Amino acid sequence: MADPKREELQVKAKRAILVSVISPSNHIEKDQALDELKGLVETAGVKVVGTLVQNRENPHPATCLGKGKLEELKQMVKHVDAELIVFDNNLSPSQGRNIEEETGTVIVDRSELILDIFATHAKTYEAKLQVELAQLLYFRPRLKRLWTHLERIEGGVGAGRGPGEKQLETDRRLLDKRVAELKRKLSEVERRRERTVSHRFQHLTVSLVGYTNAGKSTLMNALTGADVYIADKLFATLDTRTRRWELPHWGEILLSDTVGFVRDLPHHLVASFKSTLEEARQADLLLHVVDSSNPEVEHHIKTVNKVLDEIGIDYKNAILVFNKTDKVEDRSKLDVLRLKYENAISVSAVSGEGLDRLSQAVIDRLASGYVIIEVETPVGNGKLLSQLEDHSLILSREYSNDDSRVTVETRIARRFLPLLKLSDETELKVKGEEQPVPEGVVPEETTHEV
Ligand SMILES: Nc1nc2c(ncn2[C@@H]2O[C@H](COP(=O)(O)OP(=O)(O)OP(=O)(O)O)[C@@H](O)[C@H]2O)c(=O)[nH]1
Ligand SMILES: [Mg+2]
Repeated sequence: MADPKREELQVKAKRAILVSVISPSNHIEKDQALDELKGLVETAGVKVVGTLVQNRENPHPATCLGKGKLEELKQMVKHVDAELIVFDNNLSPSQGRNIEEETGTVIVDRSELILDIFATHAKTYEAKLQVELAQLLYFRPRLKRLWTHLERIEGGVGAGRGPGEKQLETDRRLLDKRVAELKRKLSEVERRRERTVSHRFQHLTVSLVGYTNAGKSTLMNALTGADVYIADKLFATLDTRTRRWELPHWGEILLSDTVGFVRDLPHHLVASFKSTLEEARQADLLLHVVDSSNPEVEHHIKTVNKVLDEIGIDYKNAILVFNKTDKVEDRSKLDVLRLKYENAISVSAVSGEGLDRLSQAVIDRLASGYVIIEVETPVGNGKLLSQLEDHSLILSREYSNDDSRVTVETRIARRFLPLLKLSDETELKVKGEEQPVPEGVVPEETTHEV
């Protein structure tokens, strides 16, 4: 079988025209309509040689663009010698086929482009499996169009005849077999990961989520000193990375970085990336990172919330982090945002500004789930004592007269209580709830240390 994705996705270094059909009710400015798509295609290595935007209440059912604009596009293709047309819209299989026939040029829609970027950037075994699965599911109903591509590429062999139903049937069967195989492999990986995630459950975890290019990985590095891949490209990170984060005067928790979100994420990709976001689902707290210098910032916040909601992650308790404050040109815009999202924390992962406030906000939030306990146990109860060492903040330790028993007073996350290895000879008393530290009450050195 011809490998559809390989042929389809060779968009690199191609001369492309970008096209978008926007609805006036979407309130997208005409000159900003293609900004994000430009970012996406540049990430994919495409050269932009022309752009075309049409205002239309609804995309044309057969060709997305209206008749007149389609004609304009055909002229433009000839004029700028384009090899590729990239649509910001998602096209149905028949729309793609029709436009391709009309213009005689390869068409890539938004989903295909994102899939292409994901495919190039996927590093881990799991990310690769997920992307391949998403691609196959996306291309299955589009096989006919792919064959048309191939014929053109191969110099018109059999041109006009089409692939024939028999060929398509064979392709579909092969494709379905591969899909089943990928699904099986993925569920193996998932089972393995569930085990590692649950190994970690004794640590408090915080997860970074947010729109692609918001600065999640940069923030991760700034907070943990970890060496995570950063790039001024969309989708630099395609799988979850977890690092230790030492919260000042508090202790060690885990911080995990995740794949970025984007509007109209291909449907299949949302489904297959669900598992990559498992860490976010299990996290005690989410930090929703936002590029506050981006004019589309509010759209980005909404998109991320929507996707989180779709995959069943509660976004309402996330701490909103306005990143890149150093890059904001119009400070009054930032002020308006801050008024609107009054609990958001403003930071710059690059200059370090605000990181202390962010740590403090995280501590406050996590601390609201803490209790002070007193545990009295034989000194030989090593398992329990090392649990307390590792996962709580010990306030005092007192030994009995004969040194056979110890009483430990400690501050611990409430959710760890059921996990403690208490024996019959152990006594546990809950002494009080730990209250969040009100802002401004924190001593100077705490607020200024990162
Ligand atoms: N000026 C400025 N640039 C920043 C800041 N934080 C991140 N950046 C830049 O923004 C770009 C994207 O940063 P990343 O950390 O890769 O973004 P990300 O959210 O992890 O992106 P994906 O992994 O693609 O989802 C890089 O060029 C960073 O250097 C900041 O606070 N200020
Ligand atoms: Mg990243």
